[in-house]
Amino acid sequence: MSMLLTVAGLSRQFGSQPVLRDISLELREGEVLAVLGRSGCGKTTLLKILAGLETPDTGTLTLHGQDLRPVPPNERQMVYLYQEPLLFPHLTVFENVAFGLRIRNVKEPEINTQVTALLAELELSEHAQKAPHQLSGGQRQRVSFGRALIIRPRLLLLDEPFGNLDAQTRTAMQELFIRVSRQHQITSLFVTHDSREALTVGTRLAYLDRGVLTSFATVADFIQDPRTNIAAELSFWDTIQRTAFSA
Ligand SMILES: Nc1ncnc2c1ncn2[C@@H]1O[C@H](COP(=O)(O)OP(=O)(O)OP(=O)(O)O)[C@@H](O)[C@H]1O
Repeated sequence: MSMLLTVAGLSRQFGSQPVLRDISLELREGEVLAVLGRSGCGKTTLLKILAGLETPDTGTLTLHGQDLRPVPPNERQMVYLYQEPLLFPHLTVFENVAFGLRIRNVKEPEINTQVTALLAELELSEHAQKAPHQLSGGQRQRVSFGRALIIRPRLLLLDEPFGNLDAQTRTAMQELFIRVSRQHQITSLFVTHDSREALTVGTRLAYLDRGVLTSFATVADFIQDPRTNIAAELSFWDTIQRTAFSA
């Protein structure tokens, strides 16, 4: 697998507050880097810098070896997905997904083929003619995912994409995300404050704490880092179980 994204020595300060400190990371094609972090750790600032919506004070960013800094956001071939899906309210589900192909002047039969196939993959076929306001939150997030995938981005940036969904829908969306990412060989940086979600979707794991990024070589290293809180949670359930069965 070739290296897709390389970030080295990235820092960003707002006034006197350092928000990102000397961040380095590497992402190979097809990998999903799950970045776990609490509110205010700098996750959004990191994604905005990658997307070109914010500038770093220091550091280098390359995509396939190309320096990203002079590249404007619309030419970075990245898609940034937020918690709240951004959809055109006046367009149907089909047209929302087709949009990226229409503005690229793709021919009608090709649009039909591609959008129909993707809607089926995202379990949205029966909703194709609905407007966004007629969908549930999980369905809207799938449409937003479809809009991103149809243009075959080089990198997906996900900012708590399933944060607004109930636990069950969230689990279903994580499974769908994994399946579709593998199918399309999508590379992504997925930020979340949920350690279980990070472990579920990530092929690689990192922790962002007050602007400092720690990358873990193995899942075991991630679990053992006390900041992820997983070891504490496992011991909690273990104690509960032992107490329940010894009573
Ligand atoms: N444009 C800005 N000007 C000044 N301070 C900013 C700006 N953007 C972000 N910050 C500060 O930087 C810190 C990190 O912000 P960021 O949005 O990256 O956090 P986050 O990790 O995404 O948090 P959350 O999950 O709560 O959105 C915060 O303390 C925030 O107040």
